[in-house]
Amino acid sequence: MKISVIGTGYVGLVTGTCLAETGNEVVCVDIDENKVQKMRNGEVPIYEPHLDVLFERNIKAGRLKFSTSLSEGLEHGEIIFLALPTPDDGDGAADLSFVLGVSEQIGKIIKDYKVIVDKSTVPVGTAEKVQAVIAKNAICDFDVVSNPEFLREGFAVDDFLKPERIVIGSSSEKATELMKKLYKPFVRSGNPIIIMDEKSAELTKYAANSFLAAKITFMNEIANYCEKVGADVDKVRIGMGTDSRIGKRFLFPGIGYGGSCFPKDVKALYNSGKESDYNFAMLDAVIKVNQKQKTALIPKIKAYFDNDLQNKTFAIWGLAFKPETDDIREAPSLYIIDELLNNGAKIKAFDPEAMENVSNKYGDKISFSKTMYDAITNVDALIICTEWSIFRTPDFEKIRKNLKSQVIFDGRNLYDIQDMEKEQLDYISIGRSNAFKS
Ligand SMILES: NC(=O)c1ccc[n+]([C@@H]2O[C@H](COP(=O)([O-])OP(=O)(O)OC[C@H]3O[C@@H](n4cnc5c(N)ncnc54)[C@H](O)[C@@H]3O)[C@@H](O)[C@H]2O)c1
Ligand SMILES: O=c1ccn([C@@H]2O[C@H](COP(=O)(O)OP(=O)(O)O[C@H]3O[C@H](CO)[C@@H](O)[C@H](O)[C@H]3O)[C@@H](O)[C@H]2O)c(=O)[nH]1
Repeated sequence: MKISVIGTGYVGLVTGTCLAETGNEVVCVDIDENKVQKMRNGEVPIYEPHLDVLFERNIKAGRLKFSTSLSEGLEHGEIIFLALPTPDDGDGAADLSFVLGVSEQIGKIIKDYKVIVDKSTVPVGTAEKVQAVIAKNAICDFDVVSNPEFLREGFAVDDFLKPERIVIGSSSEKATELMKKLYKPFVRSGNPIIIMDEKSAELTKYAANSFLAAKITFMNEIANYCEKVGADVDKVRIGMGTDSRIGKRFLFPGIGYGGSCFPKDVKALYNSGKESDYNFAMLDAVIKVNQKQKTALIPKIKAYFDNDLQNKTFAIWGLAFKPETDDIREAPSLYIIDELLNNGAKIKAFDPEAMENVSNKYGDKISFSKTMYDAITNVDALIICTEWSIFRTPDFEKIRKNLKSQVIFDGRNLYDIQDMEKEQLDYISIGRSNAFKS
């Protein structure tokens, strides 16, 4: 089939590449000329494991092409995916200007039947809006379908190729049949393609993300309470998670959820509720608790250093909002960096993939190290913000020799308390009675 993808970010590029992998002819359109030039030169503009192999293979096979021209994309594809940004508009609502702006253009350009598929995360009722905006100018038939994306960064290729489910919101039989045909190769294991109306599909995405964000937030509150009463959240987590009704996943406490999705999506659903005169009281609490959780390590750091961080230097391991990505959108590390800088501290940071993005934001306000061990030379203490695998079994002797104060502040609970006692390091993490004083 001939497919076009408008917007070639984390979702658009993975969608385009994976659809080319199953034999479709794909044109990816992006407004960013630099990015398109890079991709034409064979360069993947983001870090996403396993994407490079598929990307290269499908470009070579001539099935994956890139363009800056929306007209070219619209002429090529029978199915047109919109994978455009829907960021926070500043007041917590989803900014639909990218989606509706491109839809307006689509109405003016298309000359024959197209299925316009909204893959961006959008509030209930957006498909109707897209339909109306295109219809204002369209001279041909078209259908609008809602097809929310559930991939996770870091696992995006795998999630796209082997989805647990595909949700399609459509009231057109013709469009539904085309979508089912397109996705058939991805559900051979028997996972379902779930067909529903557009509004329910749009809400499914927000409901799933908000539920997961709430699950994490609940555990963060349990962790904070554990610290008050001397319980160990990791033991509580395992005790709870073995109940199959609760499940083991997404129960890891830490310094809050970040990324390009949960923070903005929970806010957008809360905001949509308000517009319909519904108060999502629970989501309001999730947003507030998470905001505070991002800097949960700061009071612990201040307490350890008797409230004086002036001219102290901290190593930070991990900057990305989670491992296996270079994405720093709403990363807890950024909130911690801001707090440390505001308190007069200095920072030496290391991340396997996200240093360039952080450097673009902070310039020379913080320094970056080539390796995790370079980052700990001549610093007062170590802070861990992201659970990259390479941080899981470090050389503790090196850490002990380098840190001026023998302390690790761990926002991701990577190490066992007893091991840290053996290593004679003070270890301050989340939700564990752990302030072992060496
Ligand atoms: N990142 C994820 O893991 C993820 C997962 C599921 C759903 N989503 C949703 O998918 C949507 C896209 O997210 P993303 O993370 O891929 O965004 P992104 O910011 O990585 O990419 C968006 C791309 O769209 C391009 N763009 C902007 N305006 C354009 C225009 N007028 N024409 C063509 N291209 C244009 C940008 O240059 C950018 O390359 C959002 O609604 C997001 O909530 C994201
Ligand atoms: O037990 C956990 C699990 C996750 N997190 C944090 O939660 C955030 C989000 O993690 P994750 O869901 O793995 O990453 P995303 O790539 O943001 O994926 C989410 O957001 C996407 C965009 O909407 C959806 O498509 C995915 O299904 C959804 O998992 C990160 O900051 C994690 O550190 C925790 O703190 N504890």
